[in-house]
Amino acid sequence: MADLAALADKAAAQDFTSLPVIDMTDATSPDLEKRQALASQVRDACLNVGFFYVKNSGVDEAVVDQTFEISKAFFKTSAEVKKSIDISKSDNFRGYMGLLTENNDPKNKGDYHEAFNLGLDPSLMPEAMNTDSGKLRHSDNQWPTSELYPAADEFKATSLKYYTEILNLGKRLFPLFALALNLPEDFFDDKTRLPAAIMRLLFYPGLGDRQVDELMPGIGDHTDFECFTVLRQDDVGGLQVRNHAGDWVNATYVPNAFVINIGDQFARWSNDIFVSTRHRVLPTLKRDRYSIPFFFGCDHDVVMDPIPTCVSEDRPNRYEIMTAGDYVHMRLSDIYSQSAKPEEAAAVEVKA
Ligand SMILES: O=C(O)CCC(=O)C(=O)O
Ligand SMILES: [Fe+2]
Repeated sequence: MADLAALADKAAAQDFTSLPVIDMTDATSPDLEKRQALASQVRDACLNVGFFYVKNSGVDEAVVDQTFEISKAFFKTSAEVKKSIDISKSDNFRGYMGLLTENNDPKNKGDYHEAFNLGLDPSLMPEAMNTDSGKLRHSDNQWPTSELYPAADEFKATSLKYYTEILNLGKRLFPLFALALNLPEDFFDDKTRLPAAIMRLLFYPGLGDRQVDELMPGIGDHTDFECFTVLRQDDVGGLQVRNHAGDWVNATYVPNAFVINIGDQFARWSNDIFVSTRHRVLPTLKRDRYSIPFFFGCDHDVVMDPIPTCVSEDRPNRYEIMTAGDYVHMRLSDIYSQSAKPEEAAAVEVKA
């Protein structure tokens, strides 16, 4: 069995200059040895880099293509449609966020992207609604109406198809994370029953004739909040990952692959055996860029007592114990409380 603490210490002392690519074909193999071999690649990636690509993930590529199409169409639509589902109308972080309203790195003026956020939809799992005792809730999403937006039905149906595909990919990944942490493969099953996953459609407008403003990156330097993120990006590029030395490593476009990265919930829960790595999107995108992050957290009410294989006398627990939902709620509240209101964002001076 891998000595996780020793491997984590070794990982902290070395660095990475590229992101591993992992073929997931064996994730569903009936052969445990094959699944374990795959999990050991996942372990290397999660301890050393915190980021990896997955190929042959089993996700339906037609759904991915359709989702980029509905995303492009949505962000081209009128301000009236976007305003009708503005995030300020939600008490649960759902809906549309305009350009420069979000700011992941407070030293910047704002993040140069637009976003649409959705969570587990009542139509997918009605029994999940109103089950929460903590701060983060399962709730309705905000969808545009067909009166305002003729493509509304397709927008919702396709978004939810993508949500379901990635939820299922997440469920294929959790057993690998479990094996990577020397746990039984089903360790996370009863902790991921009512998926606490948030998905975002992101649009980063290309520079066009604008000048580059370093204080308006696509998305500022940050770590993610949940267990892990499953990101699909188009071929424009601009996503970068920071290594220990502080150098930025390009997370270039790999066709048909997802970028997976560990978030802070998993780093805390694993007592820093898994690393949550900083990343950003550059301010210099020539063309419009679209991406779709999906943040997979465990159930809101799971108490993040440190994972048993990740603590020992020599490596005592490093973090305050909270429920998974309260932790993510704290981080989301923090970021959205720093968000600009649409009129404030509109007043930010953009270099011509
Ligand atoms: O769009 C991307 O490539 C990265 C997005 C991201 O880091 C995030 O939404 O947390
Ligand atoms: Fe991120």
